[in-house]
Amino acid sequence: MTIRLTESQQTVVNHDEGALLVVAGPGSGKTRVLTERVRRLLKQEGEHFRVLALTFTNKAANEMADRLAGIPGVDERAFIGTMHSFCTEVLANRGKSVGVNGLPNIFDSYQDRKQVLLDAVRQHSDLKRELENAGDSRSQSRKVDQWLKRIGELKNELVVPEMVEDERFARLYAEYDNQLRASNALDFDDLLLLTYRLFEERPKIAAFYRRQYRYISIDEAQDLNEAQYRVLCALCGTEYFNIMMVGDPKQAIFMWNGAHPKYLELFESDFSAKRVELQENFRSSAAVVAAARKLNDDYSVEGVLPVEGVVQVDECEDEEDEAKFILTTIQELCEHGHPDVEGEITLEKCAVIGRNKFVFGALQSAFEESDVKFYKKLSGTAVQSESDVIAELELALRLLANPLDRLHLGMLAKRIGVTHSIQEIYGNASLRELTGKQLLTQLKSLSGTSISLVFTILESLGIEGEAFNFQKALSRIEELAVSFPTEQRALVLQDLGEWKKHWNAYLRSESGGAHNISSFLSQIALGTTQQPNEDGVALLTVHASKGMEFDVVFLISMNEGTFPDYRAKGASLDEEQRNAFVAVTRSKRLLYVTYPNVRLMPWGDFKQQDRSRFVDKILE
Ligand SMILES: Nc1ncnc2c1ncn2[C@@H]1O[C@H](COP(=O)(O)OP(=O)(O)OP(=O)(O)O)[C@@H](O)[C@H]1O
Repeated sequence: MTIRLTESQQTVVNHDEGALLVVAGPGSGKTRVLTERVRRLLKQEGEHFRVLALTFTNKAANEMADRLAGIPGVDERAFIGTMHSFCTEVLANRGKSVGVNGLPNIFDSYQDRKQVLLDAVRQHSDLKRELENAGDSRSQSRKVDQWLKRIGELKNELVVPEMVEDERFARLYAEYDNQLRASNALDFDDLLLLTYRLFEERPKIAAFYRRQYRYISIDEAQDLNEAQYRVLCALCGTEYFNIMMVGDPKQAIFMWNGAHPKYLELFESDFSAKRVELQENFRSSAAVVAAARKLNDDYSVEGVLPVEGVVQVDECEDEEDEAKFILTTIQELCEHGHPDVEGEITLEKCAVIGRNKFVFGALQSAFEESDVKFYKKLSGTAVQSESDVIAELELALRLLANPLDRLHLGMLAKRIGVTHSIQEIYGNASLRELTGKQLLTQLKSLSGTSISLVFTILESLGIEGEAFNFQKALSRIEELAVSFPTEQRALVLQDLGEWKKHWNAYLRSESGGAHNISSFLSQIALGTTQQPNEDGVALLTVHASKGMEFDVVFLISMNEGTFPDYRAKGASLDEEQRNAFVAVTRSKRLLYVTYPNVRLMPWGDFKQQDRSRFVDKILE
């Protein structure tokens, strides 16, 4: 479908050299004009110029790449991806001076990082004592969570251990990094921190990338944090101004995580950027825009679609009643359509949005009972293997890719009953030369008579160096699974299905390149192998719904304590309201807001609930 751009949208698309800031509300076409500008530049600037387009999510990157497909050589001439993917590429190619040799091994799971921190604590008797003094195991676990959070915050503020005043914490932070490096690994925050250091300490490398990328653009820039902004500044140096940011401060929902919309303003002054505002909303019906305005007085819209749409609030007895309402409404809409929604209403046009991932239980059961297809995007990116066989295979793959990975070596050893210490497992091997295959052979020899299935699977692969055929391993597991007890078999097949999807997505995204374990695992960690489009109704947390749009949106569990979250106070309450604003503005035509009067708590009691203050606002 060709779209006629408005004059201000066209100004953005036609913008040539110099910094540009586009600040505009939801559905105003920010992502659209950004994509169109990239298209124009790639077409107009001929063969030579490359464009760096940074998106907030991989899904957004996939959508942009889809829209630009067809431009000759687009894959080589544009890097479209998240900031973390870009940093990974920079570090893989040029990261030697900051200690990164080749593709970084990323510890993306929270539990892994927590274990790394625990290992760090164990290295120092005073830290160990402090942790023990925190109280019972729950309190200790909470303490480690706090420490990990603080380390993440410091990294995001580009603060390295040497800059931390509190000596004890500086030691903990440094030891955490040491432990990560001992496993030859980085965490997500390191990707930014090290890229920043690289550009600052080796200006020639930053200059190289400036020459590579004649134009840079950043989507969802209201959610940049200090580290991300500084990476961009370090990349641009003092003379590069061909950078464009689009964002909406009204949709800033990651301030809890160190992001801040102030970087939009900072960018405007640091880069003397031209500012363009877009005033229309091309996405949402009049009713949805009116509801959004109730949640933000500053949201003014000059042009709204000539479609009335629906905003309906429904009080439900309990979560089961709420689930039933959503199910029957979706079924009716799919059967009869709606005058305000163009064409047939399919499940894919519907989304259910909740403040947190715990509100979907009753709905999931209702969908499953009625065979209504759905998919979930509730949090992080990594795959979560439920079955032992696949979990062990995943650990083994990590070791094949990175034999120095002490953390996952310890985990695999424990799972397969090897009681030797890590040092004993490594034995006298020269760590510099040790291959993953040698390490696994050593592990197998230590596992005695109880040889784990994972070795059978790996042997069937005959993994040697880069000759990596993951499909073969998956087929082998499928064969073996036939003899598993029913429940175990179900879990294994479910996991296999997930891994197959990731593998196929990896093959598609790296169609030209050599396939190896390291790059497969790093693509999984970066989330690039996530499915761009799935079938059925989307179940999303507000944060996962960012940038998306659906004809029909259900905003559920709108109770005090859930939305807004019970912990939110002061500035966090404002952020909760922006969350509600983002959720509402995902709807193109119909919005159903529901809340149960009673909720079943995890400990089995029913608890009376109050309606969310945001529902009151919408009804004002
Ligand atoms: N000039 C236009 N005419 C018709 N439709 C448009 C126009 N510009 C954008 N759109 C459509 O409006 C919808 C919203 O656009 P887009 O997703 O780019 O908005 P956005 O500003 O990035 O939104 P958000 O901030 O909520 O993510 C899309 O479906 C897009 O195709």
